[in-house]
Amino acid sequence: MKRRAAAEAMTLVADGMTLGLGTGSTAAHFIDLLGEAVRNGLSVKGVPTSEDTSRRAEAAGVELIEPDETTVIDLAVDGADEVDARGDLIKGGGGALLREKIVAAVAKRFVVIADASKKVAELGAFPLPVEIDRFAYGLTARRIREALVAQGLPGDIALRHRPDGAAFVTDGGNLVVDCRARRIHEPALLDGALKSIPGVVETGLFLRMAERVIFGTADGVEVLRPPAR
Ligand SMILES: O=C[C@H](O)[C@H](O)[C@H](O)COP(=O)(O)O
Repeated sequence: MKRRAAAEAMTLVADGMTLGLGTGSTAAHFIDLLGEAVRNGLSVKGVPTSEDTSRRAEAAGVELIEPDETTVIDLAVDGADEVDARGDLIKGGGGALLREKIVAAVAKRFVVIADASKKVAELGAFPLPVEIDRFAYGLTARRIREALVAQGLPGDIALRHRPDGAAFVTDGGNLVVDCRARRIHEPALLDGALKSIPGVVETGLFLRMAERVIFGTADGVEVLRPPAR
């Protein structure tokens, strides 16, 4: 299903484009397919959203550039952890949310690829990642908890750890707090409240950003075009 979604996104790619390359297992399919196309003569440049993606794209033979080497990203393609009916997303399960959001926000078109299991009626069952600065992270985490509770959400948060028990550190050197909000009724309100806390670098709420979401299903693809708001 992930591969099908990635293959459909490939139909949006044209020669000469600069592409934002997302992170995660679904984006990896897109990078692999892009590599195949490059080997068959397609000429594109990629802006990777993580070190993992950079390594994968390099191995696939995709030419990479630094974000500051371009002023235009024609199309960014990335996965998601949850997608609601409006095309709003939770991202950051792999910890790449900050770079992903920077690239998606700059791109002329931001297209999300996902398997159908990522569809939800309301965001929040997937713990919301919030990237925070390391300085005084305990104090920042306390304020994140307070912000959740103030919105009637459970203040159930956890600092993300790696499997070996060490704190998870993003490519940018920050920490990640995962918020088990369960049901986020007002994503924009929550996003604003979290971002107003000094120490919060970015949230995994990608709101009104996706131009379309391509879901890979058991027998094809479904495309969600977010309604105008
Ligand atoms: O930080 C990671 C990214 O936001 C991923 O795009 C997201 O977690 C979805 O990953 P996957 O395609 O592996 O489910």
